Amino acid sequence: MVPCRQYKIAIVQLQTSCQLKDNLVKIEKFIRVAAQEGAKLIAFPEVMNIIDSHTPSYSESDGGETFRLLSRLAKTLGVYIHGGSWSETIPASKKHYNTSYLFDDKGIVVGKYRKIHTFDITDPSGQIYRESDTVTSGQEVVVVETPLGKLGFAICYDLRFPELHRLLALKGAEIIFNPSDFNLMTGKDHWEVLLRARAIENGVYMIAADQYGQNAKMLAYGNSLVVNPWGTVIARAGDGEQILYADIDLDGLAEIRNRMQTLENRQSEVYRLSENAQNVARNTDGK
Ligand SMILES: NC(=O)CC(=O)C(=O)O
Repeated sequence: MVPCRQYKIAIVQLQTSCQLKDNLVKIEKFIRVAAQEGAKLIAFPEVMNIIDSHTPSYSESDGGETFRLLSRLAKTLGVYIHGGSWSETIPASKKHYNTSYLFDDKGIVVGKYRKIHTFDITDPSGQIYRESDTVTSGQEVVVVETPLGKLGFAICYDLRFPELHRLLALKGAEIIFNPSDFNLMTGKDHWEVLLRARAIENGVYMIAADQYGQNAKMLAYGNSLVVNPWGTVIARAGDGEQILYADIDLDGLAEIRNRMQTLENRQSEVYRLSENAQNVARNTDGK
């Protein structure tokens, strides 16, 4: 794909069930429609392929069924696809990660991110969530350079950690994905505020595809959003499953950054934010 500074993005809001096959059929339909409408990049929510209430009944390693479907469609339709997340299994260690994949327009994985902050909270109704019982935390901060801009990765609860987003911006991210299965109990008060804050603080687009409605885990908030680097919501989903479209303008982003200078005006003599040295080494090795 030739580099694009302005392009159309599609964000798919899903109500994923615990039936893998049904979900994959639906995902394929949404991708075909979005590509037909001219989207160059199509983004999905967290746990896009199956939602189970606790231990994943389906988890795949690289090259599994969901992976193959997205790779094939990205190549056939010539689009980038951000596979919001699914349960990734490491057969040797029996570990599970909550992992996002980015497929380029040739169907190759050009980005992979494992959710760092597991959702371990008690919500306002008293419901306890302990994602760390079944999911291992990722260890890498991931930004990839593509013809569609520099893309940074986060997943759902990661949104509450400004440090991660600042690191993504310092590593060059212009667009940050935050695929989610965001709880209605927290989302109604926090979702939009957090997304807009992360966008404003860092001068980035926030691309937030969310799950909608009752699923095996929780009542998901929906309200998938695209927020521009000024902090304005430029697209918002209504109720139910749907595709949202938004226009990305990387020249507009550069203009806002030139005026606001928040990344340059940090006082690194007074405070500093750094990645764990081991992880920096791993990233630069490209592993
Ligand atoms: N479900 C999540 O991981 C996050 C969430 O719902 C919240 O932070 O609130």
